Amino acid sequence: MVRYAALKGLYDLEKTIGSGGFAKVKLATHIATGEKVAIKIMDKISLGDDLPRVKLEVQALKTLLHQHICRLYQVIETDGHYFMVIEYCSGGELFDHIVEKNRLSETESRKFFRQIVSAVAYLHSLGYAHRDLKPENVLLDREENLKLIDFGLCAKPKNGIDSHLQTSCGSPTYAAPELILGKKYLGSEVDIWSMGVLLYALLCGFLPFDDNSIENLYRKILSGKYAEPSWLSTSSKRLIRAMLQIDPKKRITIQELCNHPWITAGFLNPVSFVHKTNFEKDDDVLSTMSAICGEHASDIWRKLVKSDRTDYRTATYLLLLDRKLRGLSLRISSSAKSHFKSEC
Ligand SMILES: Cn1cc(Br)cc1C(=O)Nc1[nH]nc2c1CN(C(=O)N[C@H](CN1CCCC1)c1ccccc1)C21CC1
Repeated sequence: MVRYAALKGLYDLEKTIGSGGFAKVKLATHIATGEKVAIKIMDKISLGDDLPRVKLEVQALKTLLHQHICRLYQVIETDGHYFMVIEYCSGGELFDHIVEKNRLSETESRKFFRQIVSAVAYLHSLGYAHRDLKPENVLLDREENLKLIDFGLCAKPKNGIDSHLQTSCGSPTYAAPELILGKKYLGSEVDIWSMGVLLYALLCGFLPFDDNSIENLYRKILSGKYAEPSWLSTSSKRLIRAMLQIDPKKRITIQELCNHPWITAGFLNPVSFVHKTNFEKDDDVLSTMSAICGEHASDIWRKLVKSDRTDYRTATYLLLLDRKLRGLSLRISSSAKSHFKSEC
């Protein structure tokens, strides 16, 4: 097991749960609380000119607080590496869940899709676009709730979500026609298209546009033609058509999506989200921490709010908050004392 000095005493690294181009993700234990976390380890040298993407992802994840977006707890930077300590989802990828079940029922698809729509509506309301929505970037937690990950490509255009983007990015299979044509596009509109592909994958168990050759794939996407299997209900066919509109101006908007009949069927209300960008003050968690840190809860809270929210103290607060929200006891090991001392 490779030892990283920067994690010593803070996190115990366990197995690797994912490895991509310039990063790998390892399961770890947050020592102070015993909670499982996922640590995304990026080697600065192999990152090369992709370094700005890390800053962009960190900035986005620090801002985004939503129950269906994977939470960032702590960021540790050393000369050679970035460590992003992120919420651990023990249910694996949505992609594997669909493959395992062949395809999902309309009811199960609707439960999952409402969670994705809520996360994306929240994202767009804060001026962000994900731009790489696909089943591999949607994870399941232990309660089978969805969590959005991989914000390395997300964009927050300086003059708001309604200003055009140009960089082509994301995976072509889920990419909107305007994006693969290299046209100027709106992040919000390409996210709607990708969610249409995602919904199709949930309901059908395969992709609307797929081909081994890239130019055939592009041709299929640009044609906007895809199979509508017999098991699709009229309402789901209507919704998918509204999302997979070639002309972005004809595509359903995120607001219309939240209220669409297919989305609200069987539910009392449209999809909504809480516009949260600051975590709430919790006195039980603060008093648990002050017992160890020997500081007043009010001082700990003041430092938490004032800090850049990516230190061990923040990680401990958020992980204790998660434990409380799950109805578990608030425990913290005295070994944390020394690490708080350094930050106190
Ligand atoms: C697959 N799996 C199975 C189990 Br059980 C748990 C998991 C799992 O990945 N859990 C998990 N929890 N939290 C995370 C993960 C994975 N993970 C990820 O961020 N995983 C992504 C996966 N991307 C999908 C397409 C390209 C890469 C990743 C990014 C860079 C390098 C490796 C992996 C986080 C940190 C946010």
